[in-house]
Amino acid sequence: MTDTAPETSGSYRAGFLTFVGRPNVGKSTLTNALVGEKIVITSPKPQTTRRAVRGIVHRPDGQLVIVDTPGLHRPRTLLGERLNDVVQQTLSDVDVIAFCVPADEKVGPGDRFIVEQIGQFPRPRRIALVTKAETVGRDVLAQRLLEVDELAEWDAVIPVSAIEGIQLDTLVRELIALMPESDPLYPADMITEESFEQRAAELVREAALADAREELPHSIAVTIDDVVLRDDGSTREVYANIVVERDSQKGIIIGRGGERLRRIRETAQRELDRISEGRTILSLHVKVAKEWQRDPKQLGRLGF
Ligand SMILES: Nc1nc2c(ncn2[C@@H]2O[C@H](COP(=O)(O)OP(=O)(O)OP(=O)(O)O)[C@@H](O)[C@H]2O)c(=O)[nH]1
Repeated sequence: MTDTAPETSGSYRAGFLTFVGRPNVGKSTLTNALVGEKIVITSPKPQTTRRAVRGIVHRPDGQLVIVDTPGLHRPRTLLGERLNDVVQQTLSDVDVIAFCVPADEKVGPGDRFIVEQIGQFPRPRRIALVTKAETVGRDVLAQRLLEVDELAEWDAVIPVSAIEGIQLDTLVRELIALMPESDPLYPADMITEESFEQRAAELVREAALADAREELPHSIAVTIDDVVLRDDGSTREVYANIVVERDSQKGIIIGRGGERLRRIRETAQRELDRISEGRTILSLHVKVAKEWQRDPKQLGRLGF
């Protein structure tokens, strides 16, 4: 043996994983809880997630790269089709698929549809998670675990709560154990591949969604025109657009006397301050891009 022999990585494991499940089962919340910072926006309104965002979880013995997918559903618009393409691509690439079912809802046809879909990708290992575990009693949880167990062959079935932080360490341990032996895939201080601009746009979209009425969520996109660093070297001015599909929606977003827009701005500003090192000053502008979800050119411009 010589002094220059490379240190063996021992049992260090690293790989990619994705959470799948019906809309609103808590996939994004779980991603953020595991990464320890808001990487993916969440919302009580279904189908909030639009892009494959990576969050990276670091442990001494391994690394998990989480790819957040938009969810499997039958496409009704061009946006829907593009989102499904992202999902298909993701599912064939990852090392582990973690299928999620919420503890507070019975397993149903929507879950079976997704299990069938992931069955078409034989390469990844598969585990099942019962999310929002803290919302039900022991009996219901046990029942749910049984229902999930019967759906397919899983490497593990684990109840978790992202909000209460229940079983998250167990989950990370199980996931790392399923990953291939590998050197780290990302530097130790990196928790996402998203740029500041991308994260800023998502935080504005989250704030707008939180305040939107039922008919609006799918019509909202956010773009960033510019981020300007002031001479003080620490204050950033962020110029963002909230893009909607119709003039009437523009009115809704702005609200009476600009009140709703002001609220959106304040909420997004608070979140931006949390992810920035210095101060940020957010300017919001509302724009109409007619029927952007069906228009290939507009979709391209909005980054889909
Ligand atoms: N009580 C409870 N609620 C949770 C938990 N995890 C997520 N939620 C809530 O469930 C809702 C949906 O969470 P998301 O993380 O956005 O769900 P998602 O599966 O990513 O949703 P899509 O983006 O629509 O696919 C939000 O209101 C969360 O606060 C949990 O552990 N406990």
